[in-house]
Amino acid sequence: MAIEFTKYHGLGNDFILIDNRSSSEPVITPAQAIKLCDRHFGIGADGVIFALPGENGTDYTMRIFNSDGSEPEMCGNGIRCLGVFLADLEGESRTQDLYRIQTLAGVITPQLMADGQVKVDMGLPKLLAGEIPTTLSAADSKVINQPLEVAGKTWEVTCVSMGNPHCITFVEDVAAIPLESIGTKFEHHPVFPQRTNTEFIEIVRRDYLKMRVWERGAGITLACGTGACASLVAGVLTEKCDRIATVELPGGPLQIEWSEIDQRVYMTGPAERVFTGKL
Ligand SMILES: N[C@H](CCC[C@H](N)C(=O)O)C(=O)O
Repeated sequence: MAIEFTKYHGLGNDFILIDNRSSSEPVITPAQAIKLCDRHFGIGADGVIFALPGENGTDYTMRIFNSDGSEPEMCGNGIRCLGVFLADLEGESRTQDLYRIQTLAGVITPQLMADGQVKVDMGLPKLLAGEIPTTLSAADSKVINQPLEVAGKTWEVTCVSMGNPHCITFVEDVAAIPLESIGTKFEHHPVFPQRTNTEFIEIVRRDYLKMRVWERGAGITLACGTGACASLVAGVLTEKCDRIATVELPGGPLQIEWSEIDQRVYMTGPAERVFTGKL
């Protein structure tokens, strides 16, 4: 059976999107996703995202396979791409700009803005060690500026979950971090039973952060939406940044806010369609 796909990216974090509205199970297996994400023998992507029928009153359900075949709970750049993909699929029959999407991290709502960007309510960050999950601190305590030994160095890390786990560390110069060699050591560190995404943050100003990321199940990517949200939250927890800031990623900027009113995190950024193909 020929399967159509459309390639999208959010600041260079790129995905194969599949219209999976006809069944409740992904039409591509994790093993097939690994092959399709390969940048030489396949289409090339950081992951595969499925638009499935909604559940519990949501419009649609999103599932995602990382390029290593693992299934994360959420994906920030990916859900912006899904929002644009759904609008493209619905075409003339589209009646809404805001979609309620069921994910493994709860209901997440991307909203298509008039300027073409997508604003997403990313929900409440989870701050307790048991929720990240990590064994770095007691399960019912926060993980703020904790020492972590990686690659022969002691790093100060702050952990935040956006449904998926993030380990954030603040550095003087993100460009100097040897991401290729140490990223995987953070990802597979024994204190992270579900592995972790790792963000290295340089505070340029209290409302401007520079970020590089090693993603769980994907390695170095040009952007990470959940990571940018987690990093802003970590910056506030460590009193290094404001609650509204621009996070500059190698692929471009995201606007992030950790609302003082409802404690939810809001992310605004682009999502671009690249091409459609057939498997
Ligand atoms: N690799 C991530 C999922 C994708 C997250 C990232 N692409 C984003 O934009 O949030 C994980 O396993 O948690």
